[in-house]
Amino acid sequence: MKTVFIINPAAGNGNALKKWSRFAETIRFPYETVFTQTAGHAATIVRSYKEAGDKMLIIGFGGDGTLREIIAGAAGAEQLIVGAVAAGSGNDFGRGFHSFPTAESIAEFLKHPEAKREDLGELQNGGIQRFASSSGIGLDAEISALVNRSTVKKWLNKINAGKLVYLLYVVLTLARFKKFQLTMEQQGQKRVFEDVWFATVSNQPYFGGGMKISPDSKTDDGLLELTVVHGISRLKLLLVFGTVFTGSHTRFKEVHQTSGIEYKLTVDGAIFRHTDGDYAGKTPIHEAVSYTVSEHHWYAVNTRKKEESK
Ligand SMILES: Nc1ncnc2c1ncn2[C@@H]1O[C@H](COP(=O)(O)OP(=O)(O)OP(=O)(O)O)[C@@H](O)[C@H]1O
Repeated sequence: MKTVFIINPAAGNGNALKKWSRFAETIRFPYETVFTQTAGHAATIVRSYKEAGDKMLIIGFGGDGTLREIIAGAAGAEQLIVGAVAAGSGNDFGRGFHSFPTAESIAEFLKHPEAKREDLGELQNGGIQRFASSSGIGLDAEISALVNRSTVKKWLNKINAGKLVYLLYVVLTLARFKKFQLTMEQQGQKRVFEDVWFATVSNQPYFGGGMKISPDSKTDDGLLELTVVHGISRLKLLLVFGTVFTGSHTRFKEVHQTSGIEYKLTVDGAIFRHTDGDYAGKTPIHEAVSYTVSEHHWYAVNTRKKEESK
């Protein structure tokens, strides 16, 4: 099976390239490489593979943004199997889907390649924006947008203190964030949430670099889960934040969770939005945005049966 690595040199705060050089030395099977040039490039490359119609293993060497673009491009193509090698900063993709730890594990997979059909999240706001793991609005989206734009981040990354920037922006954004009103419509039923900090639509449990925001999410059940954190003081929010790594935040009454096939979300302000942790514009004011599972699926590396039989 033809194997292509799509490498995002900018992933992992620019460390992906070094990681790739080390990784490439351990590969003992034929492969091709493409290095992405800009945001959106990975999706364009994969769409061209889809049109060509060949059976391929496409391995995203990057973080969640790289994988989102690859999957958005591969959607609907059964002949394209998508895998990952984690080389980003957060790497939540590999927590919910499969990620290859070594070149040897890829070689092993190539002996009997099997695919698994997975759901793809979609939000409709004028055009369609797709997400593999999650899309959300509010505090978390604002923090990640500010961190990614930060010039302090580049400087601190050089001294390996990238996590400090994140913490700094959590504190700053938390202090000045204006909570918003969210109207959620699900199968004709409306519910209004006041004082919302953030709302996340999830296809898999993890977001934000290892936080188990949506413990019950499954990647192939045709459903998306909505988590709304609302009506909570700053202090208690920090407490909830501490519990999200284990998934036990769901026991707080201020954390609303639901499962469904579609949500229409309307907000009363221009709120930061993310798809898989990357800035995805701001929400329109008083205009419903719909979140659904796409009718186009994508096909992931499946090693489950082999792992179970060990
Ligand atoms: N050559 C490039 N230069 C700059 N940006 C790029 C390039 N190629 C791709 N990108 C963009 O870089 C963004 C960030 O990449 P990615 O999300 O994979 O890494 P990350 O942010 O370090 O990891 P994570 O999302 O797991 O935290 C992607 O959204 C992608 O569009």
